[in-house]
Parts: sequence; structure tokens; C-alpha cells
Amino acid sequence: MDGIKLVNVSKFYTVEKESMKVLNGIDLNIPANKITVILGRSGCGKTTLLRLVSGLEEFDQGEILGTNSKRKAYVFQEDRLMPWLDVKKNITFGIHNKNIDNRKIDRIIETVGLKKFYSAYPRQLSGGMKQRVSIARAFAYDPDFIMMDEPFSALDFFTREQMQNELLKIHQTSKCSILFVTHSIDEALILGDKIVILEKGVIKSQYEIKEKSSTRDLLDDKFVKLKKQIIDDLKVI
Ligand SMILES: Nc1ncnc2c1ncn2[C@@H]1O[C@H](COP(=O)(O)OP(=O)(O)OP(=O)(O)O)[C@@H](O)[C@H]1O
Repeated sequence: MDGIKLVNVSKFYTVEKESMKVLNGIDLNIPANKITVILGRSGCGKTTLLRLVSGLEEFDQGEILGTNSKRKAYVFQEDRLMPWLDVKKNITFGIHNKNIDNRKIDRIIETVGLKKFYSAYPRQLSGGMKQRVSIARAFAYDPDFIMMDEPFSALDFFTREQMQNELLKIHQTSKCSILFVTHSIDEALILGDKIVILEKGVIKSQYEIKEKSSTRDLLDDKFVKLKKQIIDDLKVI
């Protein structure tokens, strides 16, 4: 499976008859089977970039290559579950009945730690559990490419850490590319094979992390150094 490529992509919004360039000449390779993290301050254009890649929104200039052939899934900041469906039905929602692979779904439910909540309804779940269902739903769809827009930002520190580990675990067993938006530097360092710093609609810098996510120690000198570098990149000039 090939990756996705953005070539000189720009997006304008018109607000009060004034044209505002939200993304400006984005050139970006999103490699196959890896996690690419878009990191930036609030309002820098992260969600817009994700929406353009997903096809939810049109771009004004440039090209986005390699998306048409992909099976795509989206995980939002809020869980967007159907309150009238139980966990299993929420996860398989969107998959044709005859294509439901029950063994695979069970494995995914187990990986995200919801085995005992198979038949529970969203109202019976905590925020973290609901977000687990959203992630399981995305993977159950068997996608080539998942876009995640700050999916863990509403969770407390420990739940967030647990979810990051679960995401890495489930990503390892599935062959798919992930484009993950966050404003947390630590989250980017934990998850990203590639970290892209977005600043006022332009790519300011990009970093590739070769070390396997499972063995990363953010207190290690090289990660502390990289974090300082990223903080510098994010400082407004
Ligand atoms: N539909 C729209 N119409 C007009 N302006 C928009 C629209 N959507 C986004 N914008 C503007 O585009 C800019 C980037 O928004 P975007 O949501 O992509 O930022 P973001 O980096 O995801 O921010 P956050 O981290 O706060 O979610 C903002 O200035 C926002 O006001």
C-alpha cells in the first residue's frame, strides 16, 4: 500500500468577505503503515488539513495523491456513538452484516479492554471507554488509512496514556497508516513515526523518529533534546 502525498496544497476561507489563507503551500508525504502526527497550536490549521485529506472539504490549490484507492476511517475528538446501540453494534455499525468477522471484532474489543462491556450501552460507559469504542470502530472497518483528530484530548493523564498504548498495540497488528492531530508534544513523541509541525498554515519542520514506539523513553536525552527543539519550533516569531 502506497502512502499519501500532498503537493503545494492551499486552502482559503472567506470570512466577512475577506479571504483568509488557512493552509499555505503544504508539501507532505504521509508514509504507508506509519503514524504521522500533525502537531501545532490551536488555530494553526490541523483540523482543516485532516478534513482536506479525508475529502470532507475541498482544497483551493494543489494536489492530494493516493487517497482515492484507500479505505478511510475517521476518529473525532468526541466519540460520536449511537446511544441506542450496544458496544458491539456501535463497533460494527457501517460494516455490511455479511462482512462482519466476529473473531476479528472480538479481538479488537479485547485489545481496547472492553471485553466485559460487549453488550453495554454508551450511557453505561466512561468517556475513556467511549473513546475506546470509537477507536475499535475505526479499526473494525479494516481501513488502510485512519485520520484521528485529537481523539484523547478530553481524557485525564492516565487514561490518555493507556489509550496511547492501546492505539500502538492495535496499530502494530493492523497494516494501516494513521494521520493523528494533536497539540500535545509528549503525545506526538510517544506515537509519531513522523512529526510534522504546523504553524500558521505552513509546515515549519518535520522529524522522523526511527526508534520503535514501544521502547521510547521520553526522559531519554535524545527525546528531551527533540522536545526542546519542537518547543522552539512552536514559539511564535
Ligand atoms: N468553515 C470555516 N470557515 C471559516 N474559517 C474557518 C473554518 N474552519 C476553520 N476556520 C479557520 O481556520 C483556522 C484553522 O482552523 P482549524 O480548525 O483547522 O485549526 P486547528 O489547528 O485544528 O485548531 P484547534 O487545535 O483549536 O482545533 C482558524 O483560524 C479557523 O477560525
